[in-house]
Amino acid sequence: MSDFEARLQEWRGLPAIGLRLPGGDSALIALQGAQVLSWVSRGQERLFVSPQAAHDGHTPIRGGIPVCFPQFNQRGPLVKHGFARTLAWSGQPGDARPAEGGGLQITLRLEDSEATRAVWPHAFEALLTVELHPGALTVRLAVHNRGAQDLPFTAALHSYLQVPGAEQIELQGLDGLVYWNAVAAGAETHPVQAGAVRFGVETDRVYPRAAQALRLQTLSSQPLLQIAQDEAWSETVVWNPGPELCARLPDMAPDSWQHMLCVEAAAIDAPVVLAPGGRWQAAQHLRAL
Ligand SMILES: O=P(O)(O)OC[C@H]1O[C@H](O)[C@H](O)[C@@H](O)[C@@H]1O
Repeated sequence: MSDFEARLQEWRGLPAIGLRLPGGDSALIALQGAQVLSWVSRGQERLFVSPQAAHDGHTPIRGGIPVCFPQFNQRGPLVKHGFARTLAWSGQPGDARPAEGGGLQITLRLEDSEATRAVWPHAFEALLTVELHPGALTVRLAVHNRGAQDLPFTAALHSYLQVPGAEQIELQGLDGLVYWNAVAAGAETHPVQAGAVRFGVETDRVYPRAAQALRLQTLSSQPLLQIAQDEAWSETVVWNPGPELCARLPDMAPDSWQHMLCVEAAAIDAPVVLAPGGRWQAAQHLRAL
């Protein structure tokens, strides 16, 4: 009998699928939004979920890995970050399959419905594949245009990484890149990143994808995570609300900003446009260090 396990679980009353490897690594994926809500590797939770996250089955869940699709943020007419994170995706534990290298993977699916066509007139299939490996997690979004017109979209895997203190960490690998500073408030809107990114105040930035993987570590150089993204994710968004914005977010605790950092694999500056029948896919790869 195998010790690989995929089973139906609950997360704060919502249906979710739990994956577990023989070595103990595990992941939990809510059907709402196909949102990964937990990734435990080497006995440690690697993702952040707010203690005040909504769990009513339709409000966005603050934490884990929200799938922003078919619109990132407010860059279009749809609800912020698109409808995918608020809808129920389909999938069941029996869909789990072995993945190369001793892993376990599962794919959840979202298709167009009357509700999606009412706000977005496209026939599509979106697939979210979660691959759990010893020490690593890969999350892949695939989109298929099943309609007769071009399908344009923007998207992101909005990963909330758990950190031991936002002011005690740094993100390496973005040095030298020109980024868009969304909270410039009088400062330069397109500065060049100098060295590692550090946190403590509201940080909301869009970087072009770095050629190499990013590395999250403590200021005393204790390694935490390696974060990589496929080329089709053309940007990386780095977000931490800092103390002031965090205090205004109803689904965060006042100190939540200390415990999380979003490093998001994104395709947002130029929309992806799929011709009829076209397919697109891209993954984010997280590795515990
Ligand atoms: O509060 P949400 O709708 O989940 O968005 C949370 C954040 O997502 C991204 O990181 C954006 O760059 C931020 O501007 C936004 O505040």
